[in-house]
Amino acid sequence: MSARLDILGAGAFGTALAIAYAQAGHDVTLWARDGAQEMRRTRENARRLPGHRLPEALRVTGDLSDLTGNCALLALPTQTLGGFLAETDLRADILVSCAKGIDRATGLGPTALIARHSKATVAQLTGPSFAVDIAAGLPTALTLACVDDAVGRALQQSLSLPALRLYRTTDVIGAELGGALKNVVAIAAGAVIGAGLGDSARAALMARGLAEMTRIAVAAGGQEATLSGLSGLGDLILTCGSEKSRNFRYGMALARGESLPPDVTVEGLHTARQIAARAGAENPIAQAVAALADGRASVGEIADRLLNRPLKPE
Ligand SMILES: NC(=O)C1=CN([C@@H]2O[C@H](COP(=O)(O)OP(=O)(O)OC[C@H]3O[C@@H](n4cnc5c(N)ncnc54)[C@H](OP(=O)(O)O)[C@@H]3O)[C@@H](O)[C@H]2O)C=CC1
Ligand SMILES: O=C(CO)COP(=O)(O)O
Repeated sequence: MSARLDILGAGAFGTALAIAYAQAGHDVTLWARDGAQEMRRTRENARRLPGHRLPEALRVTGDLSDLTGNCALLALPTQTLGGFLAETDLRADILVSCAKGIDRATGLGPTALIARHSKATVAQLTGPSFAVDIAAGLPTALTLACVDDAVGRALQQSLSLPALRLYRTTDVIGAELGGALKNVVAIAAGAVIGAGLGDSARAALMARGLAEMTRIAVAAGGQEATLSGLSGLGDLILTCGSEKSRNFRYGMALARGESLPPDVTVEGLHTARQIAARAGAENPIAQAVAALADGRASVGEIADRLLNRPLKPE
C-alpha cells in the first residue's frame, strides 16, 4: 500500500530513504534546508549522496509548508535536532527519528528531545544501514521502536519495503542507545586499526564495547535483548568493520594525527563526551574515546590503560 511520507533533512540518510520509498511507489516529499532547487534541476544530491539518481516522482522542497503528510521522518544529525524543532512547527501526528546520538545541550536521546518539542507520537528508526546501500536498493534490516505498539505495528507495515525489512520493538531507550553508542565503539575501532593494533584487538574491543553499550542501556531502562539485536550488535558489526562509516574513519584519522573535513557528521564524538561525563554504568571505552578526541591521551596510552585494568570474570 502506498503511503504519504515527508522526510526532513536531505543529508545522506534522508536522501537515501527518500530514494528507496519513492522508488517503491510511496508519495514522498524530501525537505532540504539548502539546495532543493539544485537537486530538482539535477535529480541528484551531489553534496551528500553523489551518484544516486532521485526518482522523478520524488518531490524535493525547501519550503516547510509543502509538508502535509501525517508521518514525517526526521533525518537530521542529533546536535541540530533541538534547534530545528524549537523553531519549526511540525504538523505530522507521527514523527520518526532517524538520528543516532545524544543531544549535548540536554543529554536527551532523539525521541525524548522530539517529545519535548512536539505532541506527536514519536518513534525511532535505527540499525545497520549505510545510506549508499539503502539508495542502491541493497537488502537492509532495521529496528522500528515505538512505545505505542499499535503505532509501531502500523509503521512497521507502512515503512517496510522488499529490500528494507523492519523489525519492531517497544524498547525505544534500548534501540536509540544502541544506535548512539555503537558510534562511540566505531570511533575506538577506527583508532585501533589506524594505530596498527590489529584485527584481534578490534574484535576484543567490539565484544567489550557491546558489554559496555548493554550496561549503559540497561542502566537507562533499556532491555539487554535490544542491544544484541540490529540496533546494537548489528550496527556495531557494520560500523566497526567498514571505512564507509564516518565514525570509524574519524577514529582512524585521530590515531594517525589526521582529521576529517569539518562538515562530516561524526555523531559518536558528542555521544562519547556525554557518556564519559555521566556517573553510573562503567564506561572505559567512552572515556577513552573522549580523552583521545580531546587530546588528553594518545592511542598508545589508552591501550596501556585498558590492558592494565584489573583482571575480572567476563
Ligand atoms: N549516513 C548514514 O549511512 C546513516 C546516518 N544515520 C543517522 O542519520 C542522521 C543524519 O545523518 P546523515 O544524513 O548521514 O548526515 P549528513 O551529514 O549526510 O547530512 C546532514 C544533513 O542535515 C542537514 N542539517 C544540518 N543542520 C540542520 C538544521 N539545523 N536544519 C536543517 N537541516 C540541517 C544538513 O544540511 P546541509 O546539507 O545544508 O548542511 C544535511 O543535509 C545522523 O544521526 C546519522 O547518525 C543513520 C543511519 C545511516
Ligand atoms: O549509522 C550508520 C550505519 O548504520 C552510519 O554510520 P556513520 O555515521 O559512522 O557513517
